[in-house]
Amino acid sequence: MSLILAVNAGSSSLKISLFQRLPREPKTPRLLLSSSISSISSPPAKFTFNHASTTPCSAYSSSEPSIRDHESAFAHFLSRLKEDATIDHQEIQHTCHRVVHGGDYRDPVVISEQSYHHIEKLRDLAPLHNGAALSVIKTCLKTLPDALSVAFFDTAFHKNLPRYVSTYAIDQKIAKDRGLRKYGFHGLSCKPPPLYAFIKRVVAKHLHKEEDALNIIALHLGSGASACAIRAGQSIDTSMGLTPLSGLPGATRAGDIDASLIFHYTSESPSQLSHNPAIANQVHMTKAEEILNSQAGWKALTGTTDFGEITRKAQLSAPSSSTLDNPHTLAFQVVLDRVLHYVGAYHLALRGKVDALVFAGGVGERSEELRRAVGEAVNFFGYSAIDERINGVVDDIEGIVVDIGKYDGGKRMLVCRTDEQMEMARECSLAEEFWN
Ligand SMILES: Nc1ncnc2c1ncn2[C@@H]1O[C@H](COP(=O)(O)OP(=O)(O)O)[C@@H](O)[C@H]1O
Ligand SMILES: CC(=O)OP(=O)(O)O
Ligand SMILES: [Mg+2]
Repeated sequence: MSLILAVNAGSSSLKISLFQRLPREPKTPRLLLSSSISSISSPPAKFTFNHASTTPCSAYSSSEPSIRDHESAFAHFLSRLKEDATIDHQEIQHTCHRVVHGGDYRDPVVISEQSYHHIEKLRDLAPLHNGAALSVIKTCLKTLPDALSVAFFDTAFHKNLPRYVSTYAIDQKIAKDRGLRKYGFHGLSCKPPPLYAFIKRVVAKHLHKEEDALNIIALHLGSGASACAIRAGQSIDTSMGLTPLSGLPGATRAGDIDASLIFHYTSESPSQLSHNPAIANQVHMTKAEEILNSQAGWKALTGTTDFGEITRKAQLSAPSSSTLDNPHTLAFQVVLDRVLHYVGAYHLALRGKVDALVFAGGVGERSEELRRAVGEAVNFFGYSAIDERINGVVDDIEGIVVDIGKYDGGKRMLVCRTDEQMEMARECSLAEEFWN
């Protein structure tokens, strides 16, 4: 058997799927098993293991207080793989790794000393991600030495962003020398046609459109949240930037702020820092990153990373100054406000020609409340009203893409169950050069 292990190191989770490559159908690798470890950043982590290939499919989940990070999460998975699944590790020929920041890499790369160091150098530009992915890659190199490790990059889908979109209004020499530009993330992409590659491919199929004719606004809302405007199948703007910090707030990320805020947040005022630039460079940059990446977001507003808990505790009627005193209501409205900001901007970027608004990611796929609120707000753009009989039971509906709008001729509202592991496995399976 030719097996492909696909590993997706998200900021709060590790999702792993094992596929079998079928040489006659390389486009559709067969899912054998999948596993996920969620809440890694707010323990105890939750572990699930699903044998897709047994009938009936068998699954279990457990709470795992010993999992502290992505490395221990992956080690736990490997031990379960050995004990619970009769898989011979030797049969794993390829491991695919989602690496969030690829810098200038435009295509997937085989892990070598050189590519490993390239990814390591970008660690600071994806502080919640690249280091985590590297810890898993390192374990794979050690425990599966005969398998080829291939890295797939979130940034690749956005490689053709218009220059005026990717350019920050700063000194262009410094920007060029240091690679300071908008990269964009969540775009797990491979060779053309390049996710947002996964979303694009399955939504085009669902809407019976060619991928290169597809215009959508995709909202990938999870612990890390971003929006993307896709015109004719290409990313033309996205809300994350140089790092996955900017744009929408996430579970522990601030999203867009006034860049000066951080100096006022910390105890040293800007005037004190200017007397001692060394402190500004060495201490406060890292402190600022830590605050904005790990001590912010809806967790900072409410104390929980779980957006489901936020919607359960929020008052979801029209906000008023008294309901906004409830921190859960406030957090919900902050997220909604920022999402609508980008949805509005991207309608303009697409000149109103939008086939569908697509919700994906842990929050996008599970929060009927957020979808309802977004749906009500965008209705005047010509979207179909949300069909509440479907919006409330999306989890129970099979299929990768679910229509949540009424069929009344308006623009479509869709939920797409993203599967970054499948996207990597598919591209790996299709790439002849990885198999010869
Ligand atoms: N029932 C739910 N309703 C709303 N949000 C949820 C629900 N269950 C999980 N989530 C959110 O999904 C997020 C995880 O999203 P996911 O995309 O899987 O993670 P990652 O960003 O690590 O890849 C968690 O931060 C949690 O807030
Ligand atoms: C890029 C990013 O933020 O990814 P995730 O949502 O998986 O943390
Ligand atoms: Mg993710």
